[in-house]
Amino acid sequence: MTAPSILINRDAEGLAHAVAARFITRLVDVQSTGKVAQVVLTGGRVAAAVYRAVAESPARSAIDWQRVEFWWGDERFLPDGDPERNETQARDALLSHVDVAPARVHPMAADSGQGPETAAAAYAEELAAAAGPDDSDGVPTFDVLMLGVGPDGHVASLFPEHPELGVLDRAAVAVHDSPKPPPTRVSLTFPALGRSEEVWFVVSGDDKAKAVSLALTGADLPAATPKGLTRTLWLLDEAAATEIF
Ligand SMILES: O=C1O[C@H](COP(=O)(O)O)[C@@H](O)[C@H](O)[C@H]1O
Repeated sequence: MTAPSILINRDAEGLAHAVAARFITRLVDVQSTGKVAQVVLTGGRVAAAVYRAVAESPARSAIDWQRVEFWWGDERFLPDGDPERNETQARDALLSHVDVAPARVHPMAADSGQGPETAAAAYAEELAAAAGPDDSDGVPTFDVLMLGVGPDGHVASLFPEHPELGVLDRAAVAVHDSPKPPPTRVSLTFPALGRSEEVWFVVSGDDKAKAVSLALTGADLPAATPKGLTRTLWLLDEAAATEIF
């Protein structure tokens, strides 16, 4: 495993466009090998800006959107269509603007009264069904997995000092008492987050600068743990990078 690479853009808008260009290139490269690309989406403000930039890029037509599987790293456990759901954000910003195959879009279940444990177990089953004989930890090997980082150093919905950090026997877990609203969530676990060829941390804003610096120095934070199988990138704007040098 190689050391993480750090790439810094001037501001949030520049970051979103740079990540969008990288995302398009990555998917085209994967598809050029004959594979169906496996992508894990994240939520949050900068992620939504990246998705909008992909949807607006003329280069998006280089991707065969029918041959992309979309997964999520975490979800806010809210009713279907809630604007705060990561799925809703991704659909509004990107998925409803490109010709995806509906069967290849794998949102985590919405809250319909079944509880987040049931939703997490169903997601783990869906991932396991997509895994092949060469895959590990009950998930398909992802090609790119994007993660935002909270000011507290959380990634996906794995928050500092929460019990879900220690869940290593399944791919997805229910999260209760999240310090960031909404309190109930579903998240991939560390073993699943570690099954991507490339992991991209996409981080904007000075409120994240401390967490970025601590994660990069290996502090005991959720953001310090996920690594790509072949590549780990920290894609930052200048504000998020102020404490790393
Ligand atoms: O709630 C969440 O927050 C993080 C970071 O979001 P941001 O708006 O501060 O960029 C995100 O990565 C996660 O997927 C989401 O559920």
